[in-house]
Amino acid sequence: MSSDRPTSAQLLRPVLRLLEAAFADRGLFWRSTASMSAYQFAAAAAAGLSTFIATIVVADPHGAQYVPLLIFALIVAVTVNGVFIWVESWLSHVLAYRILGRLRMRLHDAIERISPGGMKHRRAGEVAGSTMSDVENLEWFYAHTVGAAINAALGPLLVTVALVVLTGPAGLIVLAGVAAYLAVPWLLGGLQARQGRAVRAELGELKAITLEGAEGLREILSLGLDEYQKRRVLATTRRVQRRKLAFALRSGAEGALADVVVALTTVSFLLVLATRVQDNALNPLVFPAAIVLLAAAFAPATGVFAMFQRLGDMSAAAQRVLDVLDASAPVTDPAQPREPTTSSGALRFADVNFGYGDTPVLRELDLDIEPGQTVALVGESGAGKTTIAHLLVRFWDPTSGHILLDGVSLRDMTQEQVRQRVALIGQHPYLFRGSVRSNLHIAAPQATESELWAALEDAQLAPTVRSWPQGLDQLVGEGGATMSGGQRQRLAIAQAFLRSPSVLVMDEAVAHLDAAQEQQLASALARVRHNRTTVVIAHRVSTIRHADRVVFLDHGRIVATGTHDHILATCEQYRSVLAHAEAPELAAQSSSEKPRGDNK
Ligand SMILES: Nc1ncnc2c1ncn2[C@@H]1O[C@H](COP(=O)(O)OP(=O)(O)OP(=O)(O)O)[C@@H](O)[C@H]1O
Repeated sequence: MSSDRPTSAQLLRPVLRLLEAAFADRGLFWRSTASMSAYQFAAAAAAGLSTFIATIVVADPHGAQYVPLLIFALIVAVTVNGVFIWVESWLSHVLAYRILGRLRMRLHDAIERISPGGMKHRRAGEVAGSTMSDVENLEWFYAHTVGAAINAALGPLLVTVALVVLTGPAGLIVLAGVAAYLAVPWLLGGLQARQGRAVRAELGELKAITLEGAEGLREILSLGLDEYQKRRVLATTRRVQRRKLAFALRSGAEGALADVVVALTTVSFLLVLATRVQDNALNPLVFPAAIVLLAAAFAPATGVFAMFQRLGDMSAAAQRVLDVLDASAPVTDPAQPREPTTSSGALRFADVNFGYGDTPVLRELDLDIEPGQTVALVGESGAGKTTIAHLLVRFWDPTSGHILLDGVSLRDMTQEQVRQRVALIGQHPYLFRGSVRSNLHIAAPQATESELWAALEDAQLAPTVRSWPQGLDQLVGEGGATMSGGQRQRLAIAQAFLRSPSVLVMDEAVAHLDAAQEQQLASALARVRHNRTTVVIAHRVSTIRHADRVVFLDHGRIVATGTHDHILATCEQYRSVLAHAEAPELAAQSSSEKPRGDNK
């Protein structure tokens, strides 16, 4: 919500915008709403009839002949009420689940479309998790309140018509009372939204502090910060309680004010009717039934009253969902895609510039990578290495200039075409819940058992998988939790083998791999890059040394290209970056070795 002091009408807007998802099920929507009307009118009729029957029996002996007919009508009304309560509950939930299902699919598509480029520092999982639970919160609105809102308008109107017929213009008092009753939460909607926002902000803070306390427990204890942490939790808990108390007090006051409105309406209606009965302007037999109908007019409005009381929360949830649905995709597919005629994996960066916003990150990159060549991207943290990797798989497009794969600009290919040819293996590859087999099948659904083992062999993971009790069917846990970092990367390499892309982009793991793991990873890499263009974001000198060519970046510019030995010999800055990395002995090497390649 853009405004700090939103009105209820502004709060309602995002919730109503999402209602368009209901339009596809118009038939179901109207059937569900009609069922709600049916049971509410039946309930009003039953209440009115039973009071009328009692009044006749007590006060009008001549009317006794009508009693059996009235009792029959009462039975019909009670039956209709019961049946339609069930029908409405069934239809409204089917409708809500359909709408939510559709919204979830739209959200999934939107997240896929904008991720990871459009996520703006938020992790896709976090966005998906929070928006999916927002969708869940909206279920209450779609299942219980859309139809109720229509009935809240329709019900009192029809009851008022009945009352006007029975009691004259006095019946209008009831309509005014219902309007005043609904005006209470509507007018306080802005305050309610602000208070709800404050509660959510403090709860978010408390959650973050509690999480920090759990995740950083070792540091907290070893630094003697446990008292400090306790004080932070206590102070935030008190703030949460204060905010919640304010929310509850306002909500209570709202309820009390609404009760006063109902009481005032009842008393006014009673007084007017009593006066009219005294003046012989109204049949006294109608009096009790009219009072019962007054209650029936308020009944449909209670659902909407409850909805208004949660309007701030629902509006915020709907807005978060809309933010994801409306987010623009950083990359779009061309109308007429072009396909490279070869798949040799030749790459060309032609005057590539890129920035995430106004700040330039990559500047004037010109680079040719021959088919089958292994290129190591080296540079200080923030130099732009990962950004190049992401441009290569079209998570983003260059701001200006082109990246060409086998002669075709990546911009002229669909994202799917690019990702079939260029595979990215990150430092922390994500594995899906399931087994080793199911994760390999994600890369190549048709792969046979022997192809899976061959890929694992090439990735140097086969002996490990063989040693597990379930072998290929061993479960990997959520996100591959039961595997080590090195094993996860080798499984990702096996996936790459199965997909057989012409270009492999790999962010080398910097996490602490032991010597054996490092050796296994290096030999898996050596196999995967055989005859395949490979771009490695290299952090280890052992990897850099094996590359055909090193591209050294500084603040988004290529400052040197050539073999490791050549740049080592000629570029002071390169030596200093390596010295700060892991191989001071190499950085200190003399520049006596014969240089190959060129300096930019
Ligand atoms: N999604 C993003 N939005 C905005 N800025 C970003 C984003 N991703 C990276 N940056 C910025 O772009 C610059 C280059 O980042 P990049 O991750 O490409 O560097 P890097 O060389 O891979 O660093 P590292 O070795 O630490 O991973 C950095 O200043 C970084 O803060």
